[in-house]
Amino acid sequence: MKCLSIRGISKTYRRGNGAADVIALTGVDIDIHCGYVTAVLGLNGAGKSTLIKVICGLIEPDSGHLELDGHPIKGSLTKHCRVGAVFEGNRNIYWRLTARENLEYFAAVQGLSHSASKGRVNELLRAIGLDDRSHTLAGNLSRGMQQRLAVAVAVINRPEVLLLDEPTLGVDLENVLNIVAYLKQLKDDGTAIILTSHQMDTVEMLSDHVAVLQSGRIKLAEDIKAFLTRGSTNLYSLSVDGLDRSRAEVLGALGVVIGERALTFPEEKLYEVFDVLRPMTLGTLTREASDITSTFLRTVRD
Ligand SMILES: Nc1ncnc2c1ncn2[C@@H]1O[C@H](COP(=O)(O)OP(=O)(O)OP(=O)(O)O)[C@@H](O)[C@H]1O
Repeated sequence: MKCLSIRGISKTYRRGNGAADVIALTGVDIDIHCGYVTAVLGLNGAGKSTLIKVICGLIEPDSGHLELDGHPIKGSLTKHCRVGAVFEGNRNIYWRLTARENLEYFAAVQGLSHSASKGRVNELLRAIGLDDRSHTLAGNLSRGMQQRLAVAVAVINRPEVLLLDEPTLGVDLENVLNIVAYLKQLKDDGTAIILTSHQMDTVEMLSDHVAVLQSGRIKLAEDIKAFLTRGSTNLYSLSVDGLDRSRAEVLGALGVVIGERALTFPEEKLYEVFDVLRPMTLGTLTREASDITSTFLRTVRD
Protein backbone atom coordinates (compact mmCIF):
# COMPACT_ATOMS: atom_id res chain seq x y z
CA MET A 1 0.00 0.00 0.00
CA LYS A 2 1.36 3.43 -0.93
CA CYS A 3 -1.32 5.91 -0.07
CA LEU A 4 -4.68 6.13 1.63
CA SER A 5 -6.85 8.98 0.38
CA ILE A 6 -9.83 10.36 2.18
CA ARG A 7 -12.17 11.85 -0.39
CA GLY A 8 -15.10 14.17 0.26
CA ILE A 9 -16.10 12.66 3.61
CA SER A 10 -19.18 14.30 5.17
CA LYS A 11 -21.01 13.23 8.29
CA THR A 12 -23.98 14.75 10.09
CA TYR A 13 -25.21 13.28 13.40
CA ARG A 14 -29.00 13.22 13.27
CA ARG A 15 -30.37 13.42 16.76
CA GLY A 16 -34.15 13.29 16.27
CA ASN A 17 -36.73 14.38 18.88
CA GLY A 18 -36.52 17.94 17.59
CA ALA A 19 -32.85 18.32 18.61
CA ALA A 20 -30.68 20.09 16.03
CA ASP A 21 -28.52 17.88 13.80
CA VAL A 22 -24.76 18.24 14.24
CA ILE A 23 -22.63 18.62 11.11
CA ALA A 24 -19.37 16.91 12.16
CA LEU A 25 -17.52 16.67 8.82
CA THR A 26 -17.98 18.44 5.49
CA GLY A 27 -16.18 17.33 2.33
CA VAL A 28 -12.95 16.26 4.04
CA ASP A 29 -10.06 15.38 1.67
CA ILE A 30 -6.69 14.20 3.04
CA ASP A 31 -3.89 12.08 1.56
CA ILE A 32 -2.16 9.74 4.01
CA HIS A 33 1.19 8.26 2.94
CA CYS A 34 2.92 5.07 4.02
CA GLY A 35 5.91 5.70 6.23
CA TYR A 36 4.60 9.12 7.30
CA VAL A 37 2.62 10.48 10.23
CA THR A 38 -0.26 12.80 9.39
CA ALA A 39 -1.51 14.82 12.35
CA VAL A 40 -5.15 15.90 12.25
CA LEU A 41 -5.39 18.93 14.51
CA GLY A 42 -8.43 20.86 15.64
CA LEU A 43 -10.12 22.41 18.66
CA ASN A 44 -12.69 20.41 20.67
CA GLY A 45 -15.59 19.39 18.45
CA ALA A 46 -13.69 20.03 15.20
CA GLY A 47 -14.52 16.49 14.01
CA LYS A 48 -11.22 14.62 14.60
CA SER A 49 -12.66 11.57 16.39
CA THR A 50 -15.51 11.34 13.90
CA LEU A 51 -12.98 11.26 11.08
CA ILE A 52 -10.96 8.49 12.78
CA LYS A 53 -14.16 6.46 13.31
CA VAL A 54 -15.16 6.92 9.67
CA ILE A 55 -11.71 5.80 8.45
CA CYS A 56 -11.76 2.60 10.49
CA GLY A 57 -15.36 1.84 9.56
CA LEU A 58 -17.03 2.41 12.95
CA ILE A 59 -19.19 5.16 11.47
CA GLU A 60 -20.72 5.23 8.00
CA PRO A 61 -20.22 8.64 6.35
CA ASP A 62 -23.16 10.33 4.60
CA SER A 63 -21.00 10.83 1.54
CA GLY A 64 -17.42 10.45 0.39
CA HIS A 65 -15.17 7.41 0.26
CA LEU A 66 -11.67 6.08 0.89
CA GLU A 67 -9.15 5.22 -1.83
CA LEU A 68 -6.10 2.98 -1.70
CA ASP A 69 -3.45 3.94 -4.25
CA GLY A 70 -6.07 5.94 -6.13
CA HIS A 71 -8.68 3.16 -6.29
CA PRO A 72 -11.96 3.64 -4.39
CA ILE A 73 -12.49 0.81 -1.90
CA LYS A 74 -15.71 -1.01 -1.17
CA GLY A 75 -16.64 -1.74 2.44
CA SER A 76 -14.48 -1.21 5.47
CA LEU A 77 -10.77 -0.39 5.20
CA THR A 78 -10.07 -3.37 7.50
CA LYS A 79 -11.04 -5.69 4.63
CA HIS A 80 -8.30 -4.25 2.42
CA CYS A 81 -5.30 -3.82 4.74
CA ARG A 82 -4.18 -4.31 8.35
CA VAL A 83 -5.59 -1.49 10.47
CA GLY A 84 -4.83 -0.70 14.12
CA ALA A 85 -6.57 1.95 16.20
CA VAL A 86 -6.40 3.66 19.59
CA PHE A 87 -9.65 5.39 20.44
CA GLU A 88 -10.33 8.13 22.96
CA GLY A 89 -10.81 6.62 26.43
CA ASN A 90 -8.89 3.38 25.66
CA ARG A 91 -11.95 1.60 24.36
CA ASN A 92 -9.74 -0.94 22.61
CA ILE A 93 -8.68 -2.79 25.80
CA TYR A 94 -10.53 -5.13 28.17
CA TRP A 95 -10.45 -3.97 31.79
CA ARG A 96 -10.91 -7.46 33.24
CA LEU A 97 -7.98 -9.00 31.40
CA THR A 98 -4.37 -8.45 32.46
CA ALA A 99 -2.01 -6.45 30.26
CA ARG A 100 -0.50 -9.69 28.91
CA GLU A 101 -3.92 -11.32 28.40
CA ASN A 102 -5.14 -8.28 26.47
CA LEU A 103 -2.19 -8.53 24.10
CA GLU A 104 -2.53 -12.33 23.77
CA TYR A 105 -6.25 -12.02 23.14
CA PHE A 106 -5.86 -9.44 20.38
CA ALA A 107 -2.93 -11.35 18.87
CA ALA A 108 -5.23 -14.39 18.59
CA VAL A 109 -8.07 -12.27 17.14
CA GLN A 110 -5.61 -10.99 14.51
CA GLY A 111 -4.61 -14.55 13.65
CA LEU A 112 -1.04 -14.62 15.05
CA SER A 113 0.25 -18.14 15.72
CA HIS A 114 0.95 -19.10 19.35
CA SER A 115 4.73 -18.81 18.94
CA ALA A 116 4.56 -15.53 16.96
CA SER A 117 2.18 -14.15 19.56
CA LYS A 118 4.49 -14.98 22.48
CA GLY A 119 7.45 -13.14 20.95
CA ARG A 120 5.34 -10.17 19.86
CA VAL A 121 3.61 -9.81 23.24
CA ASN A 122 6.94 -9.81 25.10
CA GLU A 123 8.45 -7.34 22.63
CA LEU A 124 5.51 -4.96 23.04
CA LEU A 125 5.40 -5.23 26.83
CA ARG A 126 9.07 -4.19 26.85
CA ALA A 127 8.57 -1.43 24.28
CA ILE A 128 5.82 0.23 26.32
CA GLY A 129 7.60 -0.39 29.64
CA LEU A 130 4.91 -2.68 31.10
CA ASP A 131 6.87 -5.92 31.36
CA ASP A 132 6.86 -5.67 35.17
CA ARG A 133 3.06 -5.05 35.23
CA SER A 134 2.12 -7.69 32.68
CA HIS A 135 -0.03 -9.64 35.20
CA THR A 136 -1.96 -6.60 36.45
CA LEU A 137 -5.60 -6.29 35.35
CA ALA A 138 -5.91 -3.51 32.77
CA GLY A 139 -8.59 -1.89 34.96
CA ASN A 140 -6.07 -1.63 37.83
CA LEU A 141 -3.32 0.00 35.78
CA SER A 142 -2.85 3.75 36.04
CA ARG A 143 -4.41 5.87 33.28
CA GLY A 144 -1.08 6.43 31.57
CA MET A 145 -0.29 2.69 31.71
CA GLN A 146 -3.71 1.87 30.24
CA GLN A 147 -2.98 4.31 27.46
CA ARG A 148 0.37 2.63 26.78
CA LEU A 149 -1.36 -0.76 26.71
CA ALA A 150 -3.96 0.60 24.27
CA VAL A 151 -1.14 1.63 21.92
CA ALA A 152 0.46 -1.84 22.19
CA VAL A 153 -2.87 -3.56 21.46
CA ALA A 154 -3.37 -1.34 18.41
CA VAL A 155 -0.04 -2.34 16.88
CA ILE A 156 -0.11 -6.07 17.70
CA ASN A 157 -0.79 -6.96 14.03
CA ARG A 158 1.92 -4.65 12.61
CA PRO A 159 -0.76 -2.46 11.00
CA GLU A 160 -0.31 -0.86 7.59
CA VAL A 161 -2.62 1.94 8.72
CA LEU A 162 -2.54 3.04 12.34
CA LEU A 163 -5.18 5.43 13.71
CA LEU A 164 -4.28 7.15 16.95
CA ASP A 165 -6.83 9.29 18.77
CA GLU A 166 -4.97 11.03 21.63
CA PRO A 167 -2.41 8.21 22.11
CA THR A 168 -0.33 9.99 24.75
CA LEU A 169 -3.12 11.50 26.88
CA GLY A 170 -2.17 11.12 30.56
CA VAL A 171 1.17 9.45 29.79
CA ASP A 172 4.23 10.71 31.70
CA LEU A 173 7.02 12.40 29.76
CA GLU A 174 9.43 9.48 29.86
CA ASN A 175 6.81 7.11 28.48
CA VAL A 176 5.65 9.63 25.88
CA LEU A 177 9.21 9.48 24.58
CA ASN A 178 9.08 5.64 24.62
CA ILE A 179 5.81 5.63 22.68
CA VAL A 180 7.09 8.24 20.24
CA ALA A 181 10.28 6.21 19.65
CA TYR A 182 8.23 3.07 19.06
CA LEU A 183 5.84 4.83 16.66
CA LYS A 184 8.81 6.30 14.74
CA GLN A 185 10.08 2.76 14.29
CA LEU A 186 6.69 1.68 12.92
CA LYS A 187 6.65 4.62 10.55
CA ASP A 188 10.16 3.76 9.34
CA ASP A 189 8.86 0.25 8.65
CA GLY A 190 6.24 1.82 6.34
CA THR A 191 3.12 2.17 8.49
CA ALA A 192 0.83 5.08 7.57
CA ILE A 193 -0.05 6.79 10.85
CA ILE A 194 -2.93 9.18 11.44
CA LEU A 195 -2.66 11.01 14.71
CA THR A 196 -5.07 13.32 16.48
CA SER A 197 -3.86 15.01 19.60
CA HIS A 198 -4.05 18.16 21.67
CA GLN A 199 -0.54 17.30 22.95
CA MET A 200 1.47 19.52 20.65
CA ASP A 201 4.83 18.11 21.83
CA THR A 202 3.79 14.66 20.61
CA VAL A 203 2.54 16.14 17.34
CA GLU A 204 5.78 18.02 16.75
CA MET A 205 7.99 15.02 17.59
CA LEU A 206 6.11 12.60 15.35
CA SER A 207 4.39 14.31 12.47
CA ASP A 208 5.42 14.78 8.87
CA HIS A 209 2.18 16.31 7.64
CA VAL A 210 -0.48 18.41 9.34
CA ALA A 211 -4.16 18.79 8.48
CA VAL A 212 -6.12 21.34 10.48
CA LEU A 213 -9.84 20.65 10.87
CA GLN A 214 -12.12 23.50 11.78
CA SER A 215 -15.85 22.96 12.29
CA GLY A 216 -15.62 19.77 10.24
CA ARG A 217 -13.78 21.28 7.27
CA ILE A 218 -10.12 21.06 6.31
CA LYS A 219 -8.72 24.51 6.85
CA LEU A 220 -5.18 23.65 5.82
CA ALA A 221 -3.16 20.56 4.93
CA GLU A 222 0.58 20.71 4.44
CA ASP A 223 4.04 19.48 5.33
CA ILE A 224 4.94 20.09 8.99
CA LYS A 225 7.97 22.19 8.01
CA ALA A 226 5.77 24.50 5.94
CA PHE A 227 3.29 24.62 8.81
CA LEU A 228 5.96 25.61 11.30
CA THR A 229 7.30 28.27 8.95
CA ARG A 230 3.88 29.91 9.11
CA GLY A 231 4.62 30.53 12.75
CA SER A 232 7.79 32.46 12.07
CA THR A 233 6.08 35.83 12.65
CA ASN A 234 7.08 37.27 16.01
CA LEU A 235 4.68 36.71 18.87
CA TYR A 236 4.44 38.95 21.91
CA SER A 237 3.28 38.19 25.39
CA LEU A 238 2.00 41.00 27.61
CA SER A 239 1.19 40.48 31.27
CA VAL A 240 -2.02 42.17 32.45
CA ASP A 241 -4.01 42.23 35.66
CA GLY A 242 -7.78 42.70 35.96
CA LEU A 243 -8.82 42.49 32.32
CA ASP A 244 -12.53 43.32 32.10
CA ARG A 245 -14.98 41.34 29.99
CA SER A 246 -15.63 43.97 27.31
CA ARG A 247 -11.90 44.44 26.63
CA ALA A 248 -11.46 40.63 26.61
CA GLU A 249 -14.16 40.37 23.94
CA VAL A 250 -12.52 43.02 21.74
CA LEU A 251 -9.11 41.37 22.16
CA GLY A 252 -10.60 37.92 21.40
CA ALA A 253 -12.04 39.33 18.17
CA LEU A 254 -8.54 40.58 17.27
CA GLY A 255 -7.23 37.01 17.61
CA VAL A 256 -5.41 37.68 20.88
CA VAL A 257 -4.93 34.52 22.99
CA ILE A 258 -6.08 35.41 26.51
CA GLY A 259 -4.25 33.46 29.21
CA GLU A 260 -4.67 33.66 32.99
CA ARG A 261 -2.01 36.32 33.45
CA ALA A 262 -0.90 37.27 29.96
CA LEU A 263 -2.08 38.08 26.45
CA THR A 264 -0.35 36.56 23.43
CA PHE A 265 -0.59 38.11 19.96
CA PRO A 266 1.42 38.60 16.77
CA GLU A 267 3.66 41.60 16.33
CA GLU A 268 1.35 43.33 13.85
CA LYS A 269 -1.40 43.55 16.51
CA LEU A 270 0.85 45.29 19.04
CA TYR A 271 -0.55 48.82 18.67
CA GLU A 272 -4.17 47.66 18.40
CA VAL A 273 -3.74 45.72 21.66
CA PHE A 274 -2.24 48.81 23.36
CA ASP A 275 -5.19 50.88 22.13
CA VAL A 276 -7.74 48.41 23.57
CA LEU A 277 -5.94 48.28 26.93
CA ARG A 278 -5.51 52.05 27.35
CA PRO A 279 -5.57 53.52 30.09
CA MET A 280 -4.81 50.31 32.04
CA THR A 281 -1.40 49.88 33.61
CA LEU A 282 0.46 47.33 31.54
CA GLY A 283 2.88 44.64 32.75
CA THR A 284 5.94 43.19 31.08
CA LEU A 285 6.08 42.80 27.30
CA THR A 286 8.18 39.86 26.05
CA ARG A 287 8.82 38.39 22.64
CA GLU A 288 7.77 34.72 22.52
CA ALA A 289 9.50 31.95 20.69
CA SER A 290 7.13 30.83 17.94
CA ASP A 291 6.20 27.14 18.20
CA ILE A 292 3.67 24.63 16.94
CA THR A 293 1.09 25.61 19.59
CA SER A 294 1.07 29.26 18.64
CA THR A 295 1.05 28.37 14.93
CA PHE A 296 -1.93 26.08 15.43
CA LEU A 297 -3.83 28.64 17.52
CA ARG A 298 -3.19 31.31 14.97
CA THR A 299 -4.39 29.02 12.17
CA VAL A 300 -7.71 28.26 13.84
CA ARG A 301 -8.26 31.82 14.99
CA ASP A 302 -7.36 33.39 11.68
N1 LIG B 1 -22.58 10.34 18.66
C1 LIG B 1 -22.76 11.64 18.45
N2 LIG B 1 -24.02 12.15 18.36
C2 LIG B 1 -24.21 13.47 18.13
N3 LIG B 1 -23.22 14.36 17.98
C3 LIG B 1 -21.95 13.91 18.05
C4 LIG B 1 -21.66 12.53 18.30
N4 LIG B 1 -20.31 12.37 18.32
C5 LIG B 1 -19.80 13.59 18.10
N5 LIG B 1 -20.77 14.52 17.95
C6 LIG B 1 -20.60 15.95 17.65
O1 LIG B 1 -19.86 16.05 16.44
C7 LIG B 1 -18.93 17.13 16.51
C8 LIG B 1 -17.53 16.59 16.27
O2 LIG B 1 -17.20 15.76 17.38
P1 LIG B 1 -15.83 14.96 17.46
O3 LIG B 1 -15.88 14.10 18.68
O4 LIG B 1 -15.58 14.32 16.16
O5 LIG B 1 -14.80 16.18 17.65
P2 LIG B 1 -13.28 16.15 18.13
O6 LIG B 1 -12.55 17.08 17.20
O7 LIG B 1 -12.78 14.76 18.22
O8 LIG B 1 -13.36 16.81 19.56
P3 LIG B 1 -12.43 16.62 20.87
O9 LIG B 1 -11.15 17.36 20.60
O10 LIG B 1 -13.23 17.30 21.93
O11 LIG B 1 -12.27 15.15 21.11
C9 LIG B 1 -19.12 17.77 17.88
O12 LIG B 1 -20.00 18.85 17.73
C10 LIG B 1 -19.77 16.66 18.70
O13 LIG B 1 -20.60 17.21 19.71
